[in-house]
Amino acid sequence: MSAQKQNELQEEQSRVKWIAELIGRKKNTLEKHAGKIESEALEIRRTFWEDVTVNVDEPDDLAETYTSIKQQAELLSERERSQNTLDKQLKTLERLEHSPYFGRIDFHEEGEEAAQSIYIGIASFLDENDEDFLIYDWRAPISSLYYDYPPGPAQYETSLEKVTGQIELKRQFVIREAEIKAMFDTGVTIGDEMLQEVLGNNADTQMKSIVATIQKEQNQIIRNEKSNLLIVKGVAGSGKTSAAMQRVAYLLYRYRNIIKSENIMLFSPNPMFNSYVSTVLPELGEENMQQATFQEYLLSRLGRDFELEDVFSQMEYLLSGSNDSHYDARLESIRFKSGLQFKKLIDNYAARLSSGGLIFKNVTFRKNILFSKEELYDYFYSLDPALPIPNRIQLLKEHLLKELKKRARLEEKAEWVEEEIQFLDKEEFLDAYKYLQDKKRFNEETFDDFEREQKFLSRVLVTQKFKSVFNGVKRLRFIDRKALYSQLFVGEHSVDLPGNWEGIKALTLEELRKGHILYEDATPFLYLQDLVEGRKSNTGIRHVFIDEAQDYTPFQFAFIRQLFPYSKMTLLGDMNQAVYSGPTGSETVLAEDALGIEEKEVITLSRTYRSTRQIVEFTSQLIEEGYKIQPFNRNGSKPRFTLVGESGKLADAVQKSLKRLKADGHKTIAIICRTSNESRQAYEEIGSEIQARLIEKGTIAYEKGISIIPAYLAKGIEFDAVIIYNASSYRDEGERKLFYTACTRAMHELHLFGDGDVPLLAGVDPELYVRH
Ligand SMILES: Nc1ncnc2c1ncn2[C@@H]1O[C@H](COP(=O)(O)OP(=O)(O)OP(=O)(O)O)[C@@H](O)[C@H]1O
Repeated sequence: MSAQKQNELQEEQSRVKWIAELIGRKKNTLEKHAGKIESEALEIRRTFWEDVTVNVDEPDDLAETYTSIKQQAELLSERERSQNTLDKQLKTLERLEHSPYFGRIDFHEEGEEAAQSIYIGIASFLDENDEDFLIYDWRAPISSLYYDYPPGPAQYETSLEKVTGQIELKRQFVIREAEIKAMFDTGVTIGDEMLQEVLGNNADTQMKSIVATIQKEQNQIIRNEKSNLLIVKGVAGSGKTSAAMQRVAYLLYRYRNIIKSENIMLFSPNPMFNSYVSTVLPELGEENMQQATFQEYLLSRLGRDFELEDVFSQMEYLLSGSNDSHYDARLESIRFKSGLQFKKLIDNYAARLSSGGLIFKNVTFRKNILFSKEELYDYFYSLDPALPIPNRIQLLKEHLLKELKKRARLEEKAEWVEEEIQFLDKEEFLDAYKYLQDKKRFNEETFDDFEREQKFLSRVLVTQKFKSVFNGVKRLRFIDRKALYSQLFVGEHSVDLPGNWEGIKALTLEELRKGHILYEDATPFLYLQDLVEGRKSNTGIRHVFIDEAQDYTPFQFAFIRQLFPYSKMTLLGDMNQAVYSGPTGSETVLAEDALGIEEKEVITLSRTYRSTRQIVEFTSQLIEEGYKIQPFNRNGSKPRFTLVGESGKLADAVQKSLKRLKADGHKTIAIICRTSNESRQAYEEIGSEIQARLIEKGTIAYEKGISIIPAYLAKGIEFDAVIIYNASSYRDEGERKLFYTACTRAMHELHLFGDGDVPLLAGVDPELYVRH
């Protein structure tokens, strides 16, 4: 290191020490303050009832009591809020104390006399007078200079103006425990050295934040504010999920007075992925957004009444069910039901229902019909036909609730009531007594009055028994949803139907009859239900992220869009990993014109960071237009393909390779199989010997060690080393995307095994891998 560099390093190191001291001091002050607030809150809790005047004798006293309790509760919650804010600040300070910043730019703003040094970290930090920024939050407008420009002319935008100037220096740091471990001056946007350092590490069971090394094109995604619909198409390992996570953090900062973490929603591919990404935001000092899989949403709405197939079982069927006599019909059914043509068919059908055809259920009580389905039908269609269907359904509901009350009164005189009263056990009797007393219907003396007692008990009993009927009506269970959806497949339709419509119809009706809803039917089913009953929209969500968007059909996307009417959307995905649509050839929302005229901004990422150059060169040849993928220049060994003579030897060969991978220090190793059945088999064969963990669709946590996992569940996740258990089992072109997804999970090493030919390797240059 030159003397000048040495000096600079020393200067920077003393600044780090100075800042760490300031942070330490600030922490002390805050800790004292936090302690004071905590004891105040404790004291309020302890004396809560002492300070409240409780008097409920007269209505005035009651009002006073209420106000007094409210005041105390407000005092307490105000203290608790301050406590939370302080805790959050303290946690951020702790992180800053350890590593205050990762970047510096010297920016000479036009019109100013000298350049200003801007230090960038995960949060802002001001000097003791709260005047000057000693550290800028990476999300501050000025920090975008760091990500967007090399030294030279540069500009950034604030909400008021565009600021131009020159970047005179750009420096990156690795700081741990307030010690500078590395420092680079860089000529490019974000220097390669730092990335080499980060990417060369072992894979982690939790995703890491990338704020120190965000790339320019990723920054466009993270800071995008204009688009209502942002679509990110990025190759495997290009940082789509990472960009999504930092974008959430950015939005929480940029719109901190408007958007909170509970106003952001992420749809993720599976439960394990949820836990994989769950530490990124807390690491950045933010709370996690809401997270769900689309399956969880479907289940929450259909799971009570139907056996709902999940997307993973659908996938297993597609990969293993080709001997089934319905296989071709199912494929065609999935294809058709994923598209907007089917949505149009449902729209037309719903429009026809406005004048006739709705199907109702009898409203019954103790097996007797209270209101017949015909009565419901007639009432519904007697209402003003100009009213939308959901409004008329509401009117019908209100009518039924009113009538139900009358019926319940009449029922009190029924014979069964008298009988059941006699069989009330002591507890039920007491409950009824208490209920009536609470309602101030009588006092102890009058309860002895037999007739009144009977009358009141009948009322309580009937009310209790009618509760489920009332609830059923409130939840619109008088609509025969299943019959309504089934009817969709009968009769004439004005849209183009697929060739095997009859086969699709037979298959769908048969499953519905059994109370099953296939995955491809779940969204259309709910869509129709919402058209009839009124939309269930979530207005609190302001931003929806859909990761692995290639796995969503245009129909599903249209449905999600209307679920969140006030929400902006960010979709992230890769068509080459469209594993679900692979075998069926069905449309995905990421396809070129899937969204038609919808206004959108598309950003493409073609540089990939996850895997070594050797792995990327190999995997790029597995897909069309793979030559467009740009590897990050990180070296490793070439992928290896081992052909074993017979399938019995696969397990032996894999075990040998595992030993070596472990000896080489790889901490997360995946044995990726084609299906969950094949994973289970592999697990049975070698699982216990190699202490592997079998990952299934319900698995929640990603852990270190060896995982045996079906390819479609490995989506979005990465491992130090990947073993493709039997590459020969991926035979069909439709499985190419699955195979590609599996291979691209590897960061440092990729080993493939096969017990025969691997047709999907046919197009790969033999120079790019080692064959045994
Ligand atoms: N700017 C960056 N700096 C450091 N690491 C990065 C950067 N961008 C991406 N990475 C790393 O590259 C790997 C892949 O990133 P990520 O999982 O976000 O990609 P992806 O596009 O979602 O991948 P896939 O579609 O294959 O699941 C991760 O280890 C991530 O930390």
